[in-house]
Amino acid sequence: MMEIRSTTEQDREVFVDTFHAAFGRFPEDTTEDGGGAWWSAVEMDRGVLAVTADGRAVGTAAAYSFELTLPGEVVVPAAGVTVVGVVPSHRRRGVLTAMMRHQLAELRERGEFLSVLLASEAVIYRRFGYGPATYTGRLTVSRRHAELAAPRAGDARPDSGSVEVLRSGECREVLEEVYDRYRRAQPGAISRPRRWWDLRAGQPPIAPAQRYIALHRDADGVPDGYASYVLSDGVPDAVRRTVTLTVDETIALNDEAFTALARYVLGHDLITEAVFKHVPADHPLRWQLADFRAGVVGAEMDWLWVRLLDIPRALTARGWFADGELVLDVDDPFLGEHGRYLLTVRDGKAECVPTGRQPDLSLDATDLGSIYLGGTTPSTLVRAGHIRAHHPAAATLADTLFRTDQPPHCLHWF
Ligand SMILES: CC(=O)SCCNC(=O)CCNC(=O)[C@H](O)C(C)(C)COP(=O)(O)OP(=O)(O)OC[C@H]1O[C@@H](n2cnc3c(N)ncnc32)[C@H](O)[C@@H]1OP(=O)(O)O
Repeated sequence: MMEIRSTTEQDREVFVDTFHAAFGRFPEDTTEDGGGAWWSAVEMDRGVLAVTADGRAVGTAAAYSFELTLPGEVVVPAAGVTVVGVVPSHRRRGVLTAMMRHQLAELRERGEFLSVLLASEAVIYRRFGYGPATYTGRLTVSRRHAELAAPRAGDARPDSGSVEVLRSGECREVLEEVYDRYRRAQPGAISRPRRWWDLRAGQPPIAPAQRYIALHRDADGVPDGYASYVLSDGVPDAVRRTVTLTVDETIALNDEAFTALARYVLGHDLITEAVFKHVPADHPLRWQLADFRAGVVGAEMDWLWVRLLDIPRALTARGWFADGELVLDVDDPFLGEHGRYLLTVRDGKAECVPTGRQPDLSLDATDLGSIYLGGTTPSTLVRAGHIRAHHPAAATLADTLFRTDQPPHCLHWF
């Protein structure tokens, strides 16, 4: 018999040990700079441990207390599911399934209505009601073709701000402040609790600690964006042909700041290419390049997965951008639940109540998670054969209703 139980601070050591065994890695050396500290971010009062009848811990899961920005710049609490692992000897026996069931019940008991995660493999979490909701990619720009075209719009003005180069360790508070302003206005973005900045600002524990920061200030000297980056070793020569400047994240509160930071990055000597991580395929930077093909989009993938734990609460929490009515018939096979809801949107706000009316769409919790932030259109999932549209106009109606003013985006790693 397997016991699934909630953890306390006393379990931290066994929890970390079990998680490392699940990933086949040894614990970090706590004496190294920053090493081990990463684990201090795990909230042990939100952990789950799977323990065998003879007392061996074989599975872990936990959740961070994040805030998530919804369409309409609404900031709500969201559980960030993390450190999920089952030791290899005990896999495919339902341990994860039991932990997910325990965790979802616990989140509901706490009154949470949304949980999110980053999936190590895309085949794991759909069965638990999570749907991919934001996507990411990277833009690789060859330095030799990196010229930015002059803007053609009559009102485009040259950047009147400035860029300063700092070390990540010396400007933490400024970064924290800029990131916080950015994420509150960006649907799909997640808060970074203060201690995350001590823990290398959301970088995976295996990432190198040091980063350069290009900090942008507006004409009044107020910081309004930054790019955190590192160069690969060496100079481009006959032996080492590729030297890459990798930008982990570009956080900009406005387009001018983003453009100035991109110009700064692309102006670097002694590199052959710049990689902008977390720059989606439709980003304006591609259009700013004089040579459109100088920017190559790659590593496109899902990023944030979303699960709704309370459908009416989640649907009424987000902002809406078109009036209308839609009846959604939602199945939640993992939790064994089913509900039919009338969603009515007026002036940016929604009401969502149980109804007996004929549905416009039938979908499951996974699909609702995918369309919730506006990053996936309902009609895409109708065409994929996952959502059922009950009449010809239903998909278009749902697309119009779920559409958002800005596409959701998340670049926080956890
Ligand atoms: C948010 C995060 O933390 S992401 C990190 C996830 N963790 C990892 O990737 C670490 C390495 N992997 C593991 O530890 C484990 O394989 C886990 C946690 C992914 C799965 O744990 P298990 O206890 O084996 O899962 P469980 O037995 O409950 O599986 C449930 C179902 O999912 C399927 N499944 C689970 N994991 C996988 C997978 N990686 N690939 C394919 N199918 C999977 C199982 O086959 C099973 O299907 P079924 O219901 O049709 O029989």
